Parts: sequence; structure tokens; C-alpha cells
Amino acid sequence: MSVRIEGAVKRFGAETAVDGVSLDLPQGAFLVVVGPSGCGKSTLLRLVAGLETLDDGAIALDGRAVAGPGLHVAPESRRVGVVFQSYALWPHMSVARNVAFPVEAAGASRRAALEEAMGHLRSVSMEAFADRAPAALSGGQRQRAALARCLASRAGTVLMDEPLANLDPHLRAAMEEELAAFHARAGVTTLYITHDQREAMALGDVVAVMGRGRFLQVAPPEDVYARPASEEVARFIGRAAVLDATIERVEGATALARAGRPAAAASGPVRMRCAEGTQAGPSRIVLRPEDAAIDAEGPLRGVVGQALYRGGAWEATVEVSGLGAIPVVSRNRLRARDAVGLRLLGGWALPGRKQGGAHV
Ligand SMILES: Nc1ncnc2c1ncn2[C@@H]1O[C@H](COP(=O)(O)OP(=O)(O)OP(=O)(O)O)[C@@H](O)[C@H]1O
Repeated sequence: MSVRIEGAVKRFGAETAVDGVSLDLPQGAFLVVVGPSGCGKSTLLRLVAGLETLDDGAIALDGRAVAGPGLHVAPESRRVGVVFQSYALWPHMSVARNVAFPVEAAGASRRAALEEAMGHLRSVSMEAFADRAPAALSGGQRQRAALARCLASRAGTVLMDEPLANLDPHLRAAMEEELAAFHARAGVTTLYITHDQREAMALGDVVAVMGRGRFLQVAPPEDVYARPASEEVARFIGRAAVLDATIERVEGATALARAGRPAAAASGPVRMRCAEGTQAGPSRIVLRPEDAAIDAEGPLRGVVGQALYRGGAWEATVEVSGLGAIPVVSRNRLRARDAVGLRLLGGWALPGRKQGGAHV
């Protein structure tokens, strides 16, 4: 089912929770909306589900208008399945009956519905709990049962609001894989909400970064990471240093830039990625951990700040005079307060020229 949102606005009193969001999601897409707490993610999802009414704009599912001026199609008539963070299962039914219910309601025999339910329970590793009552499950198990029920509902669009929020990290990683595999198999259009940028990058074909009721950038995860549209996106997604720089020359899709304040550039010119239309002059750049390497022969000197071992590599920041804290990743052990050499390897020149900037 395709989802089309045009200029959606939702206000609560004086507050605008969703402020002119537009989106064209083709059938089968997996869109993850990510953003900080209170930015309007849940409200947007509730508008699509029909649980809130629009103040302005329009929503169409599969080309059929479901919300707009003078129009509000009831949630149960929209063919959307919803999985919330705290999803209530029917307490008087076993897990298997909970999952079988939507299949039976769609016309399948009781036996066929149970068989299908078992398949969905297997896909979320819950077949061993089929006969339990929801009250006898852990929070994570309940969530998986709710997910299985949503999968069983054969909705044209599935809306998920932080469905993995209460799971432990192992289960969460396993469920992310399950979700990705299920989506690849069933191809159900999915709108997934999270405040966890790591999860957003792992799951989305397309990631919408949301802030203050608006979409700040909608793009494939690798673009959001490597070519953030703004400083706000760069800081929210992944580790980054955002700093002043001077672009000396632009050659096609690369810019030759010196990092640091124009009067005291701390690095020699480095080739960086840039957007079309980037011009020479003062700029702001984004450095990801891959854009700098610890190198004893490197032209920059710095001191390791915090260093954390992340299995296979150390994640650290290196404090460089004139540049500030630069994120790095290293296979060699890094310790706080080590003096190191650093070499810049690349970066991203933020679109639009901005002078100065408070943070370095
Ligand atoms: N029913 C409501 N009445 C009044 N204000 C609301 C209501 N629902 C949401 N809001 C406000 O709208 C804004 C957006 O809320 P929303 O729940 O959509 O954010 P969110 O991005 O999903 O946050 P979180 O990640 O914390 O769940 C918040 O400031 C919130 O307080």
C-alpha cells in the first residue's frame, strides 16, 4: 500500500506537534522516522493510523484519500496495522489465539488461522509460548507476540512505534534481523518510529530525520550519514564533529577544504565530499570517525579524550588545538590522555554557506 502525506499539520493548543510534513512512500518501502523525544514522531504515525485528526493537509493510502479537509476515515477502515511500544494483547486469550484472531476475522477457518498464527510466532521465536496467557510473558515476549499479531493482520501498511524499545540488546538485534527479513519477504509498506539512530540506520531503506515537527532530511541511511543536510542532522545521526572550514576550490563533487577557523586553519587542504553548487569560501564541515586516522606522522597533534573499546576497535575523540574534539575509530588501543598524531582523510562540506558558528 502506498502512503502519501501532503503538508500534514497537527496542533495541540498552542503547540504544533506536526508542522507541514509531506511524504511519498511507494508500496513496499520501509521508512524509519527518527528524531529526539517530543519532535512529533508518534503524532505523525497516529495521523496515518487515523487515531488523530489533521488540522491541515491530506493523507492518502493507495491513492484513496483517508484524511483531509472535512474527511476522516476511521482507523478500522484504513487497513493499517499498528504496533505500539506498549501493545495490549487480549488478556483472556492465549498467545496463539491472539495471533490467530485477525486471520480468523478475515475469513480463515479456526484451524487454518491457528496454523498461520504458529508460522508468525515461529518468525518471532515465540512458538514455545503459544499456549501461555499474555500475563505470563515478559515485556519482550509480549512485544514479540504483538508483532506476530500485527504480521497476521495482513495490513497493507504496518505502523510501528518503538516496537523494540523494551527489549534487551541481544533480543533487539535478533528482532531487527527478523523485521528486516520479514519485510524483505512480505514487502508490506512499513512506517517505523524510533529515537534510536543506530536502529534507524540498520532498518530503513529510507530514513526521515525529524526535528520540531518537520522532516529535516529524507534519504537512504548512507546518505543521511555521509551527506547530512544540516548541522542538526549531522549531530543527531552518528558521531560527528562539525567545524568551521575554508573551501579553497571545488572540483566536481569534491571540495578542497582547510579545517579550522579561517584565520588559523589547523589542517592543510583535504579533499572532502560536497553538494552540487558548493562554492569556495567559509564553510562548515562534518567529520565522521572514518574521516580521520591516528597517524604518528600525521600533520595534526592531539590528545585522546574519552576512549571506549567497542569490540574490535576503540572509539575515541582526539582533542586538537584549533579544531576541538575529533571523533576517531582505531584498531590499536587508545588511552585517555595519550598524545597522538592525526591525519584528516576526508569529510563533508555542509550545503549552504554559513559564517562562523559557536561550536568548534
Ligand atoms: N494528546 C496530546 N495533547 C497535547 N499535547 C500532545 C499530545 N500528544 C502529543 N503532544 C505533544 O506534541 C509533541 C509531539 O509529541 P509526540 O508524542 O508526537 O513526540 P515523539 O517524537 O513521538 O516523542 P517520544 O519519542 O518522546 O515518544 C510533544 O511536545 C507532546 O507533548
